[in-house]
Amino acid sequence: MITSNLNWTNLAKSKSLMAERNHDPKSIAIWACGIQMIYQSGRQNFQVLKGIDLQVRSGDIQLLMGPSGSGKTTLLSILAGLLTPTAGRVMLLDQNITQMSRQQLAQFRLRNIGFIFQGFNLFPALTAAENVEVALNIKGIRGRRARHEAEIRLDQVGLAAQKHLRPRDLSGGQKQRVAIARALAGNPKLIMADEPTAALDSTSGHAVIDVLRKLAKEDGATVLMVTHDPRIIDVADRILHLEDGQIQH
Ligand SMILES: Nc1ncnc2c1ncn2[C@@H]1O[C@H](COP(=O)(O)OP(=O)(O)OP(=O)(O)O)[C@@H](O)[C@H]1O
Repeated sequence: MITSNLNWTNLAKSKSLMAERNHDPKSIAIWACGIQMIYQSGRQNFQVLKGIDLQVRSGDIQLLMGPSGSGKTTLLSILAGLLTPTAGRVMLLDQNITQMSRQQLAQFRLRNIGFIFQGFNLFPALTAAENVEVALNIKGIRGRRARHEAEIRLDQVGLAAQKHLRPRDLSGGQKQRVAIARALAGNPKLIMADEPTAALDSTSGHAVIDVLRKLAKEDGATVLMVTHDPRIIDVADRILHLEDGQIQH
């Protein structure tokens, strides 16, 4: 595991690491340069991000860690195209999202990014399978195809037997896994997760971590995750430490 932010020169030198992980050194899924974010509160400006440069390689699990208030969620939201930075540029899958129109960006997110945020946001009246199907419907996958894929996704997160249950009949960990199954719907290349294991017990937390690991290592998805969870460190390829809006070297 590499715990510094990206040092591409050193990485390129490390041929054994490349061979071991079978990475194409040129394949960068997330690239950001000079990201600044200033929030305005009344007449006061508050600079949360102070010029962030980062790269995430395809198929990596990269963590964003740092103290509360250091800007992790703000940075993740910018990298996911949910928030426009005050300055800087973000490229996702070789496309400059900073230049996209609102509509183009919405389409891009829908096609390419799976979001896992805290709080699940499941529809209470729908079963686990239907919650996943709705996400597929929004992506243009309907009917039998959607039902079939929803089953596959729930199976992938170990919830095949719970597919007919509604959120109120699921544990916190199971609900989070339904949220992950929904995020996987349509096979997004990028997974952005904000504290996906927060408030989960040990078993559920490990199950969620295992799903994320398989996604990256077996399906080639790129996972960028804000977390305080030390259990996730074991499966991470890189850890970026943010402090006071800057990357710590
Ligand atoms: N919309 C907003 N308007 C003004 N200030 C904001 C806004 N969103 C976040 N902030 C402030 O920006 C700073 C960074 O917030 P952010 O949520 O990105 O930090 P974080 O590292 O994710 O924190 P935590 O670990 O507690 O979730 C905080 O001081 C927060 O109060």
